[in-house]
Amino acid sequence: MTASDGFGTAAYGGAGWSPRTAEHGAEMGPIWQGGIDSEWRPLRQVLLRRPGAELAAEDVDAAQYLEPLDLGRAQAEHDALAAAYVEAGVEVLSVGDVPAPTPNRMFCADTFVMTPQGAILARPASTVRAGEEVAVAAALAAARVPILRTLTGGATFEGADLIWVDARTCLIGLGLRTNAEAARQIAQTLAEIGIEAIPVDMPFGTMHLMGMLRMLDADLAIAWPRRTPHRAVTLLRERGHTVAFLPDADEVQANRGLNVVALGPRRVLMPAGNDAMRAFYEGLGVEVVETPCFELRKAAGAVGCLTGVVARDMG
Ligand SMILES: NC(=[NH2+])NCCC[C@H](N)C(=O)O
Repeated sequence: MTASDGFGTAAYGGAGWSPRTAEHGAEMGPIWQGGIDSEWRPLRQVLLRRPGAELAAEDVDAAQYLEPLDLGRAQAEHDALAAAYVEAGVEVLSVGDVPAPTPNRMFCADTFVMTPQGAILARPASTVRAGEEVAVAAALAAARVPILRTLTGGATFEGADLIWVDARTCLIGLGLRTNAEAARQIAQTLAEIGIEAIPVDMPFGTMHLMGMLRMLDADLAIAWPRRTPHRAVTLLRERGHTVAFLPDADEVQANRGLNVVALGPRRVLMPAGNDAMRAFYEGLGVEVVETPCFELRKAAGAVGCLTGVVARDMG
């Protein structure tokens, strides 16, 4: 080793050089954290955003709400949602403050989706939600979650349009919020880590794939009759999943009983006040924990939409 020009030192590839040979996937844990490879394994960490004054939108329809919301009630329900996660042993992360918050930033499921090796940042489809992903990226980075991909070009994608079928397969719902270019970019990125992304078309007048299909266990999916893409149902059946169709679509629609998050296998956190749905879940051997969403759902979402899932146990 000569000290003069550094040749032979570790910095210049000398004997003391210690090469990084582990692949990114193996560094999930030691360096990075977070990740999911299912919709139903035990839930460990979620990202939430408590709503603030942005809920008082002047034009409710333009804000993509269904009805005006009462801020105090919405905040109390959101606090109860966070408390329900803590009660279930799930760590709650929060999206930070921004100078001019957009009306739907509390819907964290839409602004990213997790993979086994990091997050894919969404690119929301309307101008009303454009840029929500910036504060979410900051929150994920602060929590040591890698950003596997940021969608670019003309892609639009919302996280609630991607559903894990098994550790090597996900479905992407194409429709109002997610376009073919987004599916192409996501499929390309996931192919690099051995995962197949299968696009499925959704009916006109629907919002997200999450709103018609949920996976509650290794072998159990629940689906909305006549709304769930044909290919989604046949693929799930081919792979040995039972697809249970919802009983009473009107009640589900009104009360958002499908808008659940699995806390673990056959265990869901569901918007309160859905007795028919509760009975339906329990009939499938699914345990139900309830949290109120009576005010929050006026913004056109509930438990599933409000929850950005960051980490679950992986298979
Ligand atoms: N994952 C969901 N279903 N999110 C609901 C989002 C509702 C919100 N008002 C929007 O239009 O974007």
